Amino acid sequence: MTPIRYELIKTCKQTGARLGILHTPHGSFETPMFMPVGTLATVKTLSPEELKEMGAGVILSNTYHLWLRPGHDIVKEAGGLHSFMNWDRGILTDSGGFQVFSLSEFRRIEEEGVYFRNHLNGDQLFLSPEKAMEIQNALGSDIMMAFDECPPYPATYEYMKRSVERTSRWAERCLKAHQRPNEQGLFGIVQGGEFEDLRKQSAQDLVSLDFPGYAVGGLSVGEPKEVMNRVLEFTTPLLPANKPRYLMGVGSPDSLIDGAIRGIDMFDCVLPTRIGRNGTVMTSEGRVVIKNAKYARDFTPLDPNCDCYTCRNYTRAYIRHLIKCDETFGIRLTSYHNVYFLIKLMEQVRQAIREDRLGDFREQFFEQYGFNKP
Ligand SMILES: CNc1nc2c(CC[C@H]3O[C@@H](OC)[C@@H]4OC(C)(C)O[C@@H]43)c3nc(N)[nH]c(=O)c3cc2[nH]1
Repeated sequence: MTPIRYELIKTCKQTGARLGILHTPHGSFETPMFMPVGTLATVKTLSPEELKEMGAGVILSNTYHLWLRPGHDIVKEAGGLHSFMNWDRGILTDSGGFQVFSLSEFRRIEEEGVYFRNHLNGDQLFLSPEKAMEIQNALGSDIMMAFDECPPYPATYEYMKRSVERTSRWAERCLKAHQRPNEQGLFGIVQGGEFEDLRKQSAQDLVSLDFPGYAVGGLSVGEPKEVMNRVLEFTTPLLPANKPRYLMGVGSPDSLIDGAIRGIDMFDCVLPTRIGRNGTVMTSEGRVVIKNAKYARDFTPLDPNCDCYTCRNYTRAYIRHLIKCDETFGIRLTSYHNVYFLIKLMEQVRQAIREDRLGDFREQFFEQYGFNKP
């Protein structure tokens, strides 16, 4: 019995977006959902209580980072990641594939796995499907990701074809190395870049292995949004309707809406806490860069249409002052608002799906936020 089950509630008549429930060993959560990123076992500056009060259901953490620091053996001794970080809802861990390709300059990809340098001290490291599974089993995440190669963008057809075939072989090795399939779900990651036939090959390879869920990888790596949307249009239909679909590393408000419209159920991205740390916030009327002098005497909330803790209690002038003075409380307030904003955006998306009007919602949101016309 797989511990991860997707329940399709309804499909939006206007767009084809899906309203669903993701059932995990640590609770059930509505989709489409945004998953805050907690790479080093914390969603930067926010407490588990704050994440719960916002409505976060599943958060992300990462094999590569936790393997290096503090070491997956220490997390295992703590009883796993849930007890180590005091989070009793869902946890998804990425397999480390992406970080190996994004963090370390030197790396050599072989059939058995990837040789690379520890980005902290330069030591030689080796990560393989089996090692990635050993680490994720130790972390005890509810959802583990298969060890894959996220190819650079752009990549040649030949390179992409070889990479897809190796990623499919690695996925099979991950399944074989899975120690607790009844307690932890394992998602396959579809690759293939912008090549429709390679996406089809990757999807078919993975679907034949019958994973409890699937991720669309290899996107949000610098390609234009039109390319991402086109790839989704011909990739999500290849995935089983009764399994969850996770678009990795996405993203900005417009990409979340456009991904949901194309059948995606789960999203993650570091954006809300990353831009929050330099004082940039997402609001219903577009981005606000709070350090701008025009906010020095602006005693209104970050977002007039937001009811979050930050917007109910503090003004732009005060938050600008804190950010300018490098006061830690400042980035807590901006990070809180940004994560809240994306979680609430997905609530609005789910409501629009319930009422078969996600297309109308997209128009109104894009207009108000200032995204260029579709
Ligand atoms: C930003 N764009 C983007 N991110 C991607 C990821 C990584 C997703 C993980 O990396 C971090 O986002 C940078 C997040 O914080 C942690 C916790 C590290 O996990 C998240 C991917 N991961 C794998 N395994 N395979 C992929 O094809 C892939 C594609 C991506 N595109």
